[in-house]
Amino acid sequence: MSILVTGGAGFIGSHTCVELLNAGYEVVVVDNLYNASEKALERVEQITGKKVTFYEADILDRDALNAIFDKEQIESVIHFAGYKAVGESVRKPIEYYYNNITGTLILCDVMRKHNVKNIVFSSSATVYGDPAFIPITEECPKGKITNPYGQTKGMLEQVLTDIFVSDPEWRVVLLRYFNPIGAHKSGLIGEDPKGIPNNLVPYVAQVAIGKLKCLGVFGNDYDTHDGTGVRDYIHVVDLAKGHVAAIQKVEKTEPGVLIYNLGTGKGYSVLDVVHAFEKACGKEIPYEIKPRRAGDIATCYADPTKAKKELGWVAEYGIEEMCEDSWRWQTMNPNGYAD
Ligand SMILES: NC(=O)c1ccc[n+]([C@@H]2O[C@H](COP(=O)([O-])OP(=O)(O)OC[C@H]3O[C@@H](n4cnc5c(N)ncnc54)[C@H](O)[C@@H]3O)[C@@H](O)[C@H]2O)c1
Ligand SMILES: O=c1ccn([C@@H]2O[C@H](COP(=O)(O)OP(=O)(O)O[C@H]3O[C@H](CO)[C@@H](O)[C@H](O)[C@H]3O)[C@@H](O)[C@H]2O)c(=O)[nH]1
Repeated sequence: MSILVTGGAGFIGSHTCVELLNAGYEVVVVDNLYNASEKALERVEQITGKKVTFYEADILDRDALNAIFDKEQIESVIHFAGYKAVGESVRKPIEYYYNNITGTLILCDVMRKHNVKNIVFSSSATVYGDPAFIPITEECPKGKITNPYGQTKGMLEQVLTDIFVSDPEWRVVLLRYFNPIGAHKSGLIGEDPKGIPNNLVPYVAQVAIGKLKCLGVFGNDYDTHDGTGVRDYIHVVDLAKGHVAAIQKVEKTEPGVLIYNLGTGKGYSVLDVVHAFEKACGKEIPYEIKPRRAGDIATCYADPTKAKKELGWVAEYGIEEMCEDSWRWQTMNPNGYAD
């Protein structure tokens, strides 16, 4: 039996494939390579010495999905495939709702048809909006979401919950990620953003390597220890291991909907991250203070106690290793997978 990983050639997906293979699972990947390269999967095989079965296919393509489920013995699905750029989603709501929502509905319909009823879904801390309390537990009420990308996460959590209500044989795990950064220790796989990065650490890494001149820090007047935004950065390898823990949970739990925060429980400001990255790369990162970015909040970090208690999972890596590993990936692959 195999685990089907949608979006498995992407940033978090490729790292999760490594950890699944290391844990002894057979892995089948479906990815349309919209935001990924097949090279990532070749490197997953290089790291693990194991094979990945890859289908270049779109989750919107029902016939392609049916053929894959007919052919492969799928036990559970880890569903990463989707669009994820917050700013772009404001400009392209139709594309975002169509790809993320319709894609997931087609996937779930094909799963149902093939009697595959275990799904681990990539959700996000964004569903908490401006959180009602910090650190954020899973009981924290969902908040006001300010962009279509985030809306798709909130809606899909509801869709998957409703699917379980309609058919109590489903096992649904909603994983709410905080801010994944870092890369595999080998430097062979990592985050490969298209164009100018939207996220902090890929931007800082490109400043450090000289591709970009100066980091814009979005606001220094937040109510935080240095005025810049505080987030819970989590090493992508820790996040990937959280998915293996979720799959192991699915194998032994009763049907139902389980929700877990995947974060470290520690908050770092933008300037904390800049300084940690400077230490990792041995260079100064020039930055200037810019106005606040629309939709940003001051502080967001997890209480990861539930994942520890129920999944036996805790994040192991600290901010130093996250920055060192991001930097190794950046220096070994200055142009990402295009090198
Ligand atoms: N990176 C983050 O900060 C973050 C935070 C919270 C949640 N997430 C969620 O985690 C998941 C993975 O994120 P990531 O950072 O690895 O992003 P990514 O873009 O690297 O990975 C997504 C993958 O899905 C593929 N894809 C997109 N639409 C598809 C479709 N219709 N059919 C088949 N494949 C498709 C892309 O080619 C890509 O490989 C996403 O759902 C994202 O929204 C990411
Ligand atoms: O050039 C930049 C980019 C970011 N920031 C700041 O850095 C922090 C982190 O920003 P970013 O890396 O863009 O992450 P978030 O806005 O926290 O959102 C990420 O983390 C969420 C989960 O918490 C996911 O849902 C989103 O998809 C993902 O982009 C924030 O305070 C930003 O204002 C800057 O100052 N300058």
